[in-house]
Amino acid sequence: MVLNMENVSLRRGDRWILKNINWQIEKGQHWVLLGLNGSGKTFLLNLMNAYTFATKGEINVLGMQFGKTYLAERLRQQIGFVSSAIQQKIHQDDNAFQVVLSGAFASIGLYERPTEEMSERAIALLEDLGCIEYANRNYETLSQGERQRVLIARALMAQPSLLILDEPTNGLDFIAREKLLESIENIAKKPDAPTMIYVTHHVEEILPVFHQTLLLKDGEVCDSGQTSEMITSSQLSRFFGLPVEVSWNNHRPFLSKL
Ligand SMILES: Nc1ncnc2c1ncn2[C@@H]1O[C@H](COP(=O)(O)OP(=O)(O)OP(=O)(O)O)[C@@H](O)[C@H]1O
Repeated sequence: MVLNMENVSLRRGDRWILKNINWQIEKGQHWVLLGLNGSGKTFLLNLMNAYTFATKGEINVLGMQFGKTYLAERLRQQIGFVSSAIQQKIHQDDNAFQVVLSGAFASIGLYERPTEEMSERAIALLEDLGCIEYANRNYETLSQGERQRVLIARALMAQPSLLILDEPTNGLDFIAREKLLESIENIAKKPDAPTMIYVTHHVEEILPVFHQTLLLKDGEVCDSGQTSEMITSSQLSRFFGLPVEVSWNNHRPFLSKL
């Protein structure tokens, strides 16, 4: 099992931000975490990465039970995490190649000497993600779409068992978004792909490889299961609290307000 959350709740001040979350992720599954602004997605991800601790409940990630055997460092080496918070921490004057390479050490900058094998892997990932042509450019000179690709390549560098993509298409135009989604689909389809969690508030971004979906609403699991059963007009009308219609085109869902 990659993730097991049992009755997880989180309190901040006098407010319960997450309430009784139950979520089981098996190896090889790819999940979408769909939640509106303020639904608690960021807190849920911070729990998985052991940046925050649950007020109640049990969390087990990649066989490590929190509060018992887990070591934050060891855990984070096995989780690739792409988020805007990571984006801000990257050394802006490192070039794309160096940023990707630093993923091998689960560090932000390069403090250790990389091996020949690591350099080759970084180049292969830059090629896979379509960023080889700007490998020598400083991170600060890259567009938002280019940066996201570099960060995904960086996250894959340590061959993680779990890859979390937190709203990776933020700030991308339509073409950049679709190209990035295509790359994500290619990663997910590989036989040695990590288990992936794709976090978004846009239904249109749900790719066919993400067979499972969890709907998070006001800090609670509204429902979870097969994407085909979650992304329906009736489920999403209940989820959004207003009548919506889901239509499918090319195995991708599209949402409209009724
Ligand atoms: N210290 C705090 N005390 C009380 N409430 C808080 C605290 N910090 C955050 N919150 C609230 O917790 C809720 C969940 O926040 P979270 O950042 O996880 O949402 P999110 O789903 O990631 O939203 P977004 O998509 O906008 O990033 C929000 O309503 C936020 O206002």
